[in-house]
Amino acid sequence: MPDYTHAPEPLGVPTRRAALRLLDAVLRRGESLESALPAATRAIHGPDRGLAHAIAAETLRRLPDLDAMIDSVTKTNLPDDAKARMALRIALVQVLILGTPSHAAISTVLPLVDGGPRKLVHGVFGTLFRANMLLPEVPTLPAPVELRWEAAWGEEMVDAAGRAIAAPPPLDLTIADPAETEGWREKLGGESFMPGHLRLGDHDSVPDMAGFGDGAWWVQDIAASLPARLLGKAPSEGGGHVLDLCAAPGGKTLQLAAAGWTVTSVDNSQSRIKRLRENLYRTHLKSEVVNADILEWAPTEPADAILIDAPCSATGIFRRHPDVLHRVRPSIIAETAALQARIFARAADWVKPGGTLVYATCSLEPSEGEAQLDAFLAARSDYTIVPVEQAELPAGITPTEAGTVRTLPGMLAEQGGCDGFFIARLKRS
Ligand SMILES: C[S@@+](CC[C@H](N)C(=O)[O-])C[C@H]1O[C@@H](n2cnc3c(N)ncnc32)[C@H](O)[C@@H]1O
Repeated sequence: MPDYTHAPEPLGVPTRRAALRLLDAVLRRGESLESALPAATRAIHGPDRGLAHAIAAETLRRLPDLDAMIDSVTKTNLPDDAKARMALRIALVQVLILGTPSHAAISTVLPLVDGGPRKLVHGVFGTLFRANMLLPEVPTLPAPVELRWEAAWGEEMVDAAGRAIAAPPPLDLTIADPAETEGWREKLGGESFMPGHLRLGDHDSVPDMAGFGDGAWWVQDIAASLPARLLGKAPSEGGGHVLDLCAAPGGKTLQLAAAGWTVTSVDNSQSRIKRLRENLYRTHLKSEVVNADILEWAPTEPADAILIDAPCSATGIFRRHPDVLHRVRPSIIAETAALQARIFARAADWVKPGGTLVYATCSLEPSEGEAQLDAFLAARSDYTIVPVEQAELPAGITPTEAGTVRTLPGMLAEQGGCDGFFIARLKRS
């Protein structure tokens, strides 16, 4: 391989700098990839933004294996946050996953270690390239995640999670009118697991797809669509008022409104509320939107039903947001679990007697799901579980013995998997 250590700066370096900034934001500052994106990619445009994001996301999917590869040929391990290690991760992931030619991958990362060990980076990359090193077929999870999930769910789940992180997941759509599912399947292709659901493999950019502009469907993982499905259609007599708590950007609000409920959607994030309003506008669906903190706000009267899609560590959506595997630490899980308990307890007083409460989190941590429910039921004798029936779920996802839903990475694996969710449906006496 030619020596690129003294070559002039090639095109494409700003994109790799942006990828480095994204990785720094996630790994050093604990930011999410999504929130770091605007600042990190300010200097680049169009497809380069997409490439910077892809480089960072793929690096995060494969981080433990990339590091093992680097460590296998260095005499002493490079520090975790050394620029040299970051540059090597970025170069290697491009060659091994994104199909970038090796000369482009190495020449565009060397300027990232300016004033640092360029020769070392070049040497390590060259050694690995000549050895024809490959990444394992099943990616390795970061050790703390592997330990945590193995303790909670066992080895099989860890293996399935590794397989699930190898590539971004397929695209799931929720169809506003479930009766039109077959019609949309004929137009868009794909596979439907239940009325109102469509899963697509290869697809055009979402806004360019038929039906998006008219609001005939929205993007939502099959597991994420289950909490609102468990409330069913609004009762025909007198409609039915549902509070969608923690509602933005509105996937579940749209489902509830489409099912005939009178919806009040509450969320404390202004930017996410803006997206919720855009989604309502596009789909021609209605909800009363409230931008407020649920820990301070209260409804004027109790509701027939409440859906709490509680803020959580979001480890269940690691396939689309691989950053959670690296930045979600036990202290963050404990913090979000404490917030969930407060929201759960407060909202429980807002359900009419005989009304229904659905509690959900997109987390693979029992402390944000099963343990949260146990503590709630121990404190609230006025609530009991309304067991979920198999007929309410797609084949491949079965209710737990307790009558709740726990989706795990191994479920629907042959068809492209699903997000990790915990869902409980309760009735107030
Ligand atoms: C899991 S997300 C909701 C996703 C949404 N239900 C959907 O289907 O599109 C959790 C939401 O909780 C909101 N949130 C967090 N703490 C809150 C609080 N104290 N009061 C109101 N909303 C809160 C966040 O802004 C975030 O939008």
